[in-house]
Amino acid sequence: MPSPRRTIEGRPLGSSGGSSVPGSPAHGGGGGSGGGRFEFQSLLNCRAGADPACARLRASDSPVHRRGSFPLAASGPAQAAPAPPPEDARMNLNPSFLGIALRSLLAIDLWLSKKLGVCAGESSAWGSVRPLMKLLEISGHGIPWLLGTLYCLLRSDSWAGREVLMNLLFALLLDLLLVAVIKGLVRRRRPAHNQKDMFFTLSVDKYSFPSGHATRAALVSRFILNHLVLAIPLRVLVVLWAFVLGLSRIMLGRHNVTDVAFGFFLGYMQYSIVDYCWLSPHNVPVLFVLWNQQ
Ligand SMILES: CC(C)=CCC/C(C)=C/CC/C(C)=C/COP(=O)(O)O
Repeated sequence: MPSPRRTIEGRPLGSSGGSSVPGSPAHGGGGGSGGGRFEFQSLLNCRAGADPACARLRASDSPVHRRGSFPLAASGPAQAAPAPPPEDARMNLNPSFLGIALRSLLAIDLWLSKKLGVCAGESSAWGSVRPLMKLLEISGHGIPWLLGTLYCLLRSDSWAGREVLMNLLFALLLDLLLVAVIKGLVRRRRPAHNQKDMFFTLSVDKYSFPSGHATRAALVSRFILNHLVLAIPLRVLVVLWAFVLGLSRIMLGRHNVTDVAFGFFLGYMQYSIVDYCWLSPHNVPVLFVLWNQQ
């Protein structure tokens, strides 16, 4: 009779079930429905050294394994019942509330992202609107924004305009840097249903967290709303563009929902950094003096 402490979702920890496969939610591969249950079962069925995928899961994903040993998973049915673990080890067998909450969020994220990925391929439910989504993708790409800002900066004939454009350039470069660093650190794979047909990417862009398009959309739209005098309908359009661009990343299957949500948050915060470090002839005169000498 297994102890209730040693069961998750009513299953004894040593019982058999599905195995962990690449592309499953346990591997961040966009598996979809029932992700949380799948991950737990994968954890339970991992035996020491049996499967490298399981080993990775144990090392990185399981709060249980991260903190200590998992004696039940290694013991076979032929062995005698193990001695009760010491008190602190017994506590380690219980996944923390935070661990369960994060896993549940991850499972919902993967499930929802797959459901919303309706333009992920030509044969998808909304495959016919894929060209429109790709047009949106270009509208938030780093290259047109960088080149466009540089061009306007060189053509600008007012100091006020140059100051704003110089700061927009700084904001875009800061965004590229921060997104590249976080993508490189987190290394979350893009959803399995994503088609690898993106226009001009950097090496870190094989990772999906956070969405660079979402950070740029939030950053640029906040920048525009704060530094351009626009009529209300245009202001609404700017916010709509940012929102639809973020949504299109999920519909195209490029990102999970959390990649875009965090991207919006990061882009919003990046604007605060840019605003705080605002470049002007007062705090970085050298930039503007150099310009004056040209
Ligand atoms: C100056 C310089 C290094 C320019 C690089 C611009 C560039 C290639 C940006 C990448 C933009 C991009 C494809 C981001 C990925 O966006 P996600 O929304 O898919 O994360």
